[in-house]
Amino acid sequence: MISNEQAKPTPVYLLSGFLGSGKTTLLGNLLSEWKRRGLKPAVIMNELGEVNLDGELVDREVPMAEMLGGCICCSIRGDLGVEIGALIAEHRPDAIVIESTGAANPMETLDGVTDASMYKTVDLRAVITVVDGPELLARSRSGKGRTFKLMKEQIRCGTLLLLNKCDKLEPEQLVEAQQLLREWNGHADIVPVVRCELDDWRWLEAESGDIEVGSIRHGREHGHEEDGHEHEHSHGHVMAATYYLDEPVNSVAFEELLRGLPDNIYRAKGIVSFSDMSAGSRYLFQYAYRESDFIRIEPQGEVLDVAVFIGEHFSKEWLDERIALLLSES
Ligand SMILES: Nc1nc2c(ncn2[C@@H]2O[C@H](COP(=O)(O)OP(=O)(O)OP(=O)(O)O)[C@@H](O)[C@H]2O)c(=O)[nH]1
Repeated sequence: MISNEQAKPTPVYLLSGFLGSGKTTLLGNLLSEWKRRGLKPAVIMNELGEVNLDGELVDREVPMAEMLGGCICCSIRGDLGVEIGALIAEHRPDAIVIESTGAANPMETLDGVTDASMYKTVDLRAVITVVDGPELLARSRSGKGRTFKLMKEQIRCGTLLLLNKCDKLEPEQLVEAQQLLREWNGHADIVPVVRCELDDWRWLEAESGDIEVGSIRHGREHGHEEDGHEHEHSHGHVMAATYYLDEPVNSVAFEELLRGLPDNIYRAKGIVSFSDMSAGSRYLFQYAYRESDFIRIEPQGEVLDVAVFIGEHFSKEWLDERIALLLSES
C-alpha cells in the first residue's frame, strides 16, 4: 500500500507569464494555500540572471531548486528532469510548482516536463499563465514583434489564465482584455485578479489526466510536435545584465537611475543597501514597466547586493556607465 502511494506521480504546476506579470506573487499565494491545506509543496525557480531574487520572497521552509543563468526552455531544459527527480527523492513533496523566467516559451518547458522518461514521476496538472492586464492591452495595440508573439504563445498554452493587475484597468478595458484572451485561448478559465489573489482554489483539486494545452492534447500521449508548432526560441532577443554592487548606494540616485531606464529595459530587480538609510538595512527592489517597488528584507544565507536588468536589445555600455556613476556618487 505504502509503496503504491510512493509510486504515484507527483503533481506539477507550471507558472507562465511575461516578465513582471505577477508569477512570483502568485507563487506566494499558492504556497500559502497549500500550507493551509497541510500539504508540502516544492519549488523550482528559473531566472535569466545569475541570482535567484524571487527566492527571497518564498517561505524558507519550502524546498527549492534553482536553475539560474539561463532560460529553462532552452539552454538548461535538459536539467529540469534532473532537478525534479532530485526534489522528489529528497523531499517527497505533495506538489511541485515551476516558475520559469518570463522569457520562457512554455511549449519548450512543457517538453522538458513531459519527457517520456518522466511519465512515472510527474503528472502535469495545470499551466497557469499570469497576464499583465495593462501590458496586454498596450502590446495588443502597438505590438507585432517577437515579444508580443511570446506573450500570445504563453496565453495560448495556459489551462488557467489569471488576468492580473486589474486594479489598473478601467471596466471597459477589463472587458476588452477578457475578450482578447478568449480569442487567443478558447478553452482556459479566465479569472480577473488583483495581486493574483484567488477566492476559488478548486482547480488545484482538478483530476489529472491529460490537460489541454493550446490546441494540443498534452499528456501521456506526448505528441505536441505533431501539430507543427514551431520550436523557435522566440525570446532569444531578451537579455539580462547582472551587476554586483559591492557598496551601498544612494537611494535618490538609485531611484533616478530606475526612472531613467529606457523603454527597452522593462524589468529590473535586485537587492540593494542604501548609504543614506540606517546601516545594515537591505531592500529587494522590483521594477516592471516603469513602476518600482521596494521591500525591506533579511536575505537568506549569503546574498550579495545585486541588480539585474532585463530587456530587449538594450545598450549594456549605457547601463555600465550608469552603474559606475551610481557607485561613484554613493
Ligand atoms: N498594481 C499592481 N501591481 C502588481 C500586481 N501584481 C503584482 N504587482 C507588482 O508587479 C511587480 C512584478 O510582480 P512579480 O510577482 O515579481 O512578477 P513576476 O512575473 O514574478 O516577474 P519575473 O520573475 O521578473 O518574471 C511587483 O512589483 C508586484 O508588486 C497587481 O495586481 N497590481
